[in-house]
Amino acid sequence: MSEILEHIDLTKVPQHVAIIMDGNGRWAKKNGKERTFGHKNALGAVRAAIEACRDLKIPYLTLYAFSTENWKRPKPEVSLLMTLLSQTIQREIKELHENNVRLNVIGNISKLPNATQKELNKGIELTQHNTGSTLTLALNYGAQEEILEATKKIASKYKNNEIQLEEINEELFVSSLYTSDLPMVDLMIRTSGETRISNFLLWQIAYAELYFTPILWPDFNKESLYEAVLNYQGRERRFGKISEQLI
Ligand SMILES: CC(C)=CCC/C(C)=C/CC/C(C)=C/CC/C(C)=C\CC/C(C)=C\CC/C(C)=C\CC/C(C)=C\CC/C(C)=C\CC/C(C)=C\CC/C(C)=C\CC/C(C)=C\COP(=O)(O)OP(=O)(O)O
Ligand SMILES: O=P(O)(O)OP(=O)(O)O
Ligand SMILES: [Mg+2]
Repeated sequence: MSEILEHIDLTKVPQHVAIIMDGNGRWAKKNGKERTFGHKNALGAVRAAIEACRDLKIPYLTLYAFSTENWKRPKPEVSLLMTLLSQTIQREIKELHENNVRLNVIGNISKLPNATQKELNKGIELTQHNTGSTLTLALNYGAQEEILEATKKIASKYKNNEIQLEEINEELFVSSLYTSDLPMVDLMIRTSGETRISNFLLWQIAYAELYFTPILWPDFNKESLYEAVLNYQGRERRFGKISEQLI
């Protein structure tokens, strides 16, 4: 058994972990290869992260796989990512389903290539009633766009007299986000040494613990996730209170 795992308190694991899987391009360059070689070698780390969540009984994992800004990358890189996505779902969905995992997506997937959308929708439909854990992929996702969309939904309800001004509260706002059926994020991890959020889950990380590691995504493994959770457990989450009030 892993040495780090022995130090983790399984009764106090984060319920929702979100990961910015960054550093594939730099990993490839370091190995003298094209950026896309990094993406192809990123899937082992995705598997490791999912398996580590299973080991720790973390019920919600959200992975930042493609941002609204990532369309600005060179065309061949974008195409490779889309193809990799359909192929991976095709190959892995059965195992996820057998393990009672629900596949979920956040972001505007109507802009993805048709073939990719088709695979995604098939996977979502197949696993929609699974109750074990939820794997959410953020695809063509941007937190600013999500917040704007939520605002528009609420404004249109108000305009149609479906709600009063006083009814616009935190609860209504949360239920209008892409993440309406997910809990707030407890732990956000970013690999590759960058210490920014890059338009990922802005509302949902209001009280998340942030964890940055220099590891490049293809080198991320189960131990890396255990390490992040152990670090999380060493922190005091005060939610605005003072230490003495938490006992
Ligand atoms: C909670 C939970 C799920 C618990 C588990 C429960 C359980 C019981 C599990 C047991 C089951 C089990 C044994 C599982 C094993 C795993 C399994 C069945 C399958 C294998 C896993 C696997 C490979 C896939 C599963 C998911 C799936 C079907 C598909 C998803 C694949 C995926 C995530 C992506 C595919 C292609 C793609 C779009 C990306 C590939 C590369 C990658 C991973 C990341 C690159 C991301 C990127 C382009 C940029 C970095 C991040 C980002 C999006 C933005 C910010 O960074 P950026 O650099 O742009 O910012 P700056 O400009 O620097 O600011
Ligand atoms: O994971 P990516 O594609 O964002 O790689 P990098 O940040 O190294 O350019
Ligand atoms: Mg990057």
